[in-house]
Amino acid sequence: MPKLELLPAVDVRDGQAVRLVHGESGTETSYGSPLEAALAWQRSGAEWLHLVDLDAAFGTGDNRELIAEVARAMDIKVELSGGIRDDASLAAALATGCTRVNLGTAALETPEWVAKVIAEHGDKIAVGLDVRGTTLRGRGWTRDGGDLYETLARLDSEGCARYVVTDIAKDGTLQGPNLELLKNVCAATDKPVVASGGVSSLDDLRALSSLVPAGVEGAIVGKALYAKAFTLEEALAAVSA
Ligand SMILES: O=C(O)c1ccccc1N[C@@H]1O[C@H](COP(=O)(O)O)[C@@H](O)[C@H]1O
Repeated sequence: MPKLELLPAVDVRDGQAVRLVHGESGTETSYGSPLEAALAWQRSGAEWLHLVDLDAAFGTGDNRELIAEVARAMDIKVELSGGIRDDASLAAALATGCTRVNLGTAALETPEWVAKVIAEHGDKIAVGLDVRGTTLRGRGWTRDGGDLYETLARLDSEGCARYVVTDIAKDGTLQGPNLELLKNVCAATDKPVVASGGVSSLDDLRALSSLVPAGVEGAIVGKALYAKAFTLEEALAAVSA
């Protein structure tokens, strides 16, 4: 059975690597240089980096040049997200050489464009399903954007290759992932799911590993690594066991 992929996160706000609580602007804890953080995860054995331009997601500017610098410095796979909502921002994201991009708001607000880029770029496109309960949230998670399962069915019918599912209520809280939500999403789609939000312990990673047969392909880990709840080396060992 394939092992759970781990994607350490580097979220960038105002040029700094930060973690938020519930994705709320103003709750930032800063962790310094995004490039240093990304290189540290790479040195620790990461195979993936989840790299987010939070300013672009919130609409408070962007960190596009810095994000491109980080993505280009990586020898590992990069999943890039935040503010990718039109042809220009998608082209800039793909030009960094990232492995795939993760679209959030666009999937809620410009579904025709998302269907078009899914058809053009295949598995280089993932869609982030960022939810409170079963209601999707866009624009920095500040606006409602429809029903999770209706949107999932639409995206499935358009050939979306992969979903990144975030329980906003768990994100940045170290309260454990929402396993029920992940099971329900996996039951509703045949496509792989990357879990995001709430990972707090190696046991959480083992619980997510138990969902690999159901369709959970990977897990984004943020706060737990920055707060040193465990090391990335320990996390990688836990999902290999
Ligand atoms: O990751 C976060 O903590 C986060 C918080 C608030 C908003 C967005 C966040 N993350 C990422 O942003 C993209 C969505 O960006 P957009 O809507 O496409 O502009 C989403 O995929 C999350 O990965």
